[in-house]
Amino acid sequence: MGVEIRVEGLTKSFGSQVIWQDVSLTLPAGEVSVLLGPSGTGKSVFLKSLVGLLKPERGNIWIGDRNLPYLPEGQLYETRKLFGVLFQDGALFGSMNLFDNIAFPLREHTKKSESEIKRIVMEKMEMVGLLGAEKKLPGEISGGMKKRAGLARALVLDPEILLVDEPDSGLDPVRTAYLNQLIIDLNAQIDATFLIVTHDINTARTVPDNIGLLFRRELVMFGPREMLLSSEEPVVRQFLNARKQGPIGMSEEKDVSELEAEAKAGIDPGRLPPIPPQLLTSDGRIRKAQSPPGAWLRAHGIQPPPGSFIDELGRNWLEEWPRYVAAGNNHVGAPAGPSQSPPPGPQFSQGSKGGPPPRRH
Ligand SMILES: Nc1ncnc2c1ncn2[C@@H]1O[C@H](COP(=O)(O)OP(=O)(O)OP(=O)(O)O)[C@@H](O)[C@H]1O
Repeated sequence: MGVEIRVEGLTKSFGSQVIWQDVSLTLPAGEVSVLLGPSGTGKSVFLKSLVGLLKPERGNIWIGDRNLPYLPEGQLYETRKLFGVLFQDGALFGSMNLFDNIAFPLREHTKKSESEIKRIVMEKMEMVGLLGAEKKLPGEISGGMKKRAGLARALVLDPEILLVDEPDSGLDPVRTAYLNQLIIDLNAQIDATFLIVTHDINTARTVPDNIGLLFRRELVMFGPREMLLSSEEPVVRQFLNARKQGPIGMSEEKDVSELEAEAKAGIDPGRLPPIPPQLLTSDGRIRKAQSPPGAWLRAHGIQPPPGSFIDELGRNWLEEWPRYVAAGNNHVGAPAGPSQSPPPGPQFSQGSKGGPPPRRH
């Protein structure tokens, strides 16, 4: 069941260029988190820092009792084995066929026999729907297949943490939707802690348990998906609404005069669209890590910002969810029977407009 990653006060610069500073967040064990942000805000740098490929100037990255930036080389090498990483282009070796590409980490980092390697590689290729493509070279397959091959390779060492850098890059919306579904299915299957870096809003709105947003060298907000999707914070609303109006400009951020002009003209980023249901696994399995909206905040004693969790119909998911569960409806879409009648107030049903995502209690 994955591991929790606790990031505290992390700061990264290249020379005099501060990429981000004082970033603190906790990636809950076994859950899927998405890190969003305009281009160039340092999402990939964050991902590389998490896995120890880049060294932050300040701060901690706790994985259990190991603080990654301060580990001696040998322990860092061992700790990295907890991670699987899918890089943007799949990072496949062009001269190796898919089987050898996927087998590479096993041959490099383990002493497993070739027959054992074959069993594992075929199992992972089946998980990502690539059986039959073992002999193909990366240059002979589509972008979507490259991503899936990269994913299979990221899985061969059975990672506790899976980092995915821009799964949507170079893919059309249909292929992106398939890949998102595959990521959800894998999360339900292997229970690892997932972090996806992307600027695809649709991915952020439908896939994760948690969302974070990087902007102006800071982590503006990190928390349960519903909290960000109902946030009143201008930069969050602008980004998730894909609007021109708001603090984010052509070159990442607008200057004060532009913002003042917008404020004078009464331009507002507008209300966010309804919160869509979260993706279920394709065979209807429950995502094991899922908890009620807000449970993680409560467990960590964090007060959500005012307005969070209230959808566009005025329903507050934090207040209604416990009553809904108490009435016996422990999963969305199953309200039934007089003793299990849904509570007064908001009615949640899977797929209903603005309803909460399907979650397990
Ligand atoms: N190794 C490096 N040396 C110096 N600068 C770097 C290095 N890696 C990244 N940067 C700089 O860090 C900044 C953030 O880059 P990064 O690729 O993390 O952004 P991003 O948010 O992932 O962008 P995008 O969404 O466009 O992929 C950029 O200005 C980039 O030029």
